[in-house]
Amino acid sequence: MSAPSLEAFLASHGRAGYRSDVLSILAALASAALKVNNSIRSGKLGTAPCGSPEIRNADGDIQKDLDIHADETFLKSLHNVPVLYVLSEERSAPVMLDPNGRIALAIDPLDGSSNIEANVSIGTIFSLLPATAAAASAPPEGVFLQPGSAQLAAGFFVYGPQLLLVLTLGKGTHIFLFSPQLGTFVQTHESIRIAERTNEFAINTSNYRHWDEAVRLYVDDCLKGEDGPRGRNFNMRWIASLVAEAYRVLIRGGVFLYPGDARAGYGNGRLRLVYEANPIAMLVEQAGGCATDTVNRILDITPATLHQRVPLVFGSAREVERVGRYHTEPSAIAERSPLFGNRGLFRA
Ligand SMILES: O=P(O)(O)OC[C@H]1O[C@](O)(COP(=O)(O)O)[C@@H](O)[C@@H]1O
Ligand SMILES: [Mg+2]
Ligand SMILES: [Mg+2]
Repeated sequence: MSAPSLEAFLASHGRAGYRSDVLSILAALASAALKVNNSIRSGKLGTAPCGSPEIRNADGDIQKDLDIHADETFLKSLHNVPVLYVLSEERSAPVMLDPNGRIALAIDPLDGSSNIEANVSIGTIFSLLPATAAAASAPPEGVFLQPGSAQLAAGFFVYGPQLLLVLTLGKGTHIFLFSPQLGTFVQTHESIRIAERTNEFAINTSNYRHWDEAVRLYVDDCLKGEDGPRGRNFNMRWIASLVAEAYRVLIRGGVFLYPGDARAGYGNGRLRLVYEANPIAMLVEQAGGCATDTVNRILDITPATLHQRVPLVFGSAREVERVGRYHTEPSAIAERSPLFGNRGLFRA
């Protein structure tokens, strides 16, 4: 039997009562992603900051042409689908689309902006939340300030060597590849599982001096390899593109960390809860992994503001739990010294 197309998959999956709405929204997102992918491939956009370097988004990041183009392309694609509000990284306030819509969409239209000119994989991350009928007359913030556990669906597109969609509707995490021959996305992986044990970690080590002690000790122990308390060697990756890192973790395991640090404005790291951490956390959990803010489950956090940042650790379940123990068992860490380098608590 040939692999199902995205449309066929959507027609038979998803939460009852929302299925046809989700199907039409995802079809619209897929067609917008194809347009953004074509713009990237044509090479005309994105190598320069948009206009002047002074143009920044709600979170203070410089907006590039491709950030704006992706934002506008996704927004335009949603005009005939049942989306009540859209919250975009590139806009400070949500935009109302269909007052009768029952779904709210949070989106990072272009993730990994710093990689555009380097021709490294970038992507689009999205989260679908249920919106009650009353939400249309209430302030738009409310619908986005639900914990990530309320998400109906979450996913991301990767604009890389392949155009991919990674998607969950709440039962497993599935991967679809765009087929130029068929003109649609075709399923390549069903209910992918993240490897439980990992020898690979991803963190921007240029921030080492800004991290708290728990994060430093965790990374130190990985770096000590087979001579250290972990008793085995670790590999390291940092692409600076969340979609590319998440895809790698889903495919071959590993752990990703963007913790809070001491730099001004980075107390909660760099990644945004509503349209980055929540969708990635749902995808990771649906693939058998874990996602935390170093200690607490991401999907349990109730956002306080639309663009709030959150420390993010996700990946192989045992490794994410281990990162948590470095934070919650400081007495064990305090007892450490070179003499205790191979103590049992952290070994494995
Ligand atoms: O440049 P840093 O500090 O390593 O941060 C990289 C992180 O920032 C991001 O680019 C933030 O996303 P945006 O590009 O959407 O702002 C992530 O994709 C990536 O994980
Ligand atoms: Mg992003
Ligand atoms: Mg972005």
